[in-house]
Amino acid sequence: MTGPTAPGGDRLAARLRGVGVSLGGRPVLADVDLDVPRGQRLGIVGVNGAGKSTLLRVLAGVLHHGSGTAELAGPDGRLEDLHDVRPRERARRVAYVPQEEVVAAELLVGEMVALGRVPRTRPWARGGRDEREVVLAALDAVGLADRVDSPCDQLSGGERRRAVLARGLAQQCPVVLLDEPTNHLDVAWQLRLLDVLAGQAETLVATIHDLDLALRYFDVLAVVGWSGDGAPGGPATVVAVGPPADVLAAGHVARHFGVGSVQVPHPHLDQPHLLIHPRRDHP
Ligand SMILES: Nc1ncnc2c1ncn2[C@@H]1O[C@H](COP(=O)(O)OP(=O)(O)OP(=O)(O)O)[C@@H](O)[C@H]1O
Repeated sequence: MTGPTAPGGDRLAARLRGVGVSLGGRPVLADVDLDVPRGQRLGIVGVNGAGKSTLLRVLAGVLHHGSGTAELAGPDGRLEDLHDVRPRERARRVAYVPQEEVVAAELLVGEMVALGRVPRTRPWARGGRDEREVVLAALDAVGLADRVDSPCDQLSGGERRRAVLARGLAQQCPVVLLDEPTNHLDVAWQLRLLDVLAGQAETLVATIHDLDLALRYFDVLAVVGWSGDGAPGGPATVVAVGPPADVLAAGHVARHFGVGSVQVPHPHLDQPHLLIHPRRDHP
């Protein structure tokens, strides 16, 4: 780990090179290089406001970058410019679930999840048996199959989050981009959902704040932040990419997140954990 590009990336689901983004006239991201390895789980970490959601929106094609190139792999594995891919085709390749979303209260849960099928069905051919099966399977994966006929406004915050994630699963795309998928979820669902997502998406890219979960659930982590001492200043970029245990080494966590940390083995399970504590030089 050190460079901005993941190793061994000849089979890529997506690739960013020299990407810069300005929002509201202010440069937010600059010189972003990132490989999204096909078939892997890539976690994006960084402090509030670093630009993680912005990066995900560029990958999803919902935000136009101002400079650089953003490419997406086609069914034959060839990378092509993200914006040369027609939106309907892009929505068959990439499912994107934003961080917060206002769900139309008047929709039933099943109807909302079925919106994920729109890129895959012909106009006037919606609502068939196949669609219902996919919708029910997606809802089952997030533990909400019994709520398929409930109005969306009768779901709790965490249930609504799981339903929106089910819509992303129902899209059945090879690449799934999730902004803070564990937001609003209780601890059991945080663990279960990441397992479900890891099992269903060929390539998963997710932003996440919980560094302990990030350590355990992803194959590769990318840090969005600032180089040097890590202090915010100017546009952010991808400052590190690599195996989670390397990216979350104590020195990197201190620099990029301003906290102390230690990786310890779980006493009963074969997995590491990240313990976070205040930095001693930052009382
Ligand atoms: N529409 C906008 N107009 C202007 N600035 C924006 C806009 N949206 C986001 N920003 C700014 O862009 C920067 C990156 O925002 P972004 O939401 O990508 O960060 P983030 O890393 O996902 O943060 P968080 O962890 O808080 O979700 C922030 O400084 C934010 O204030």
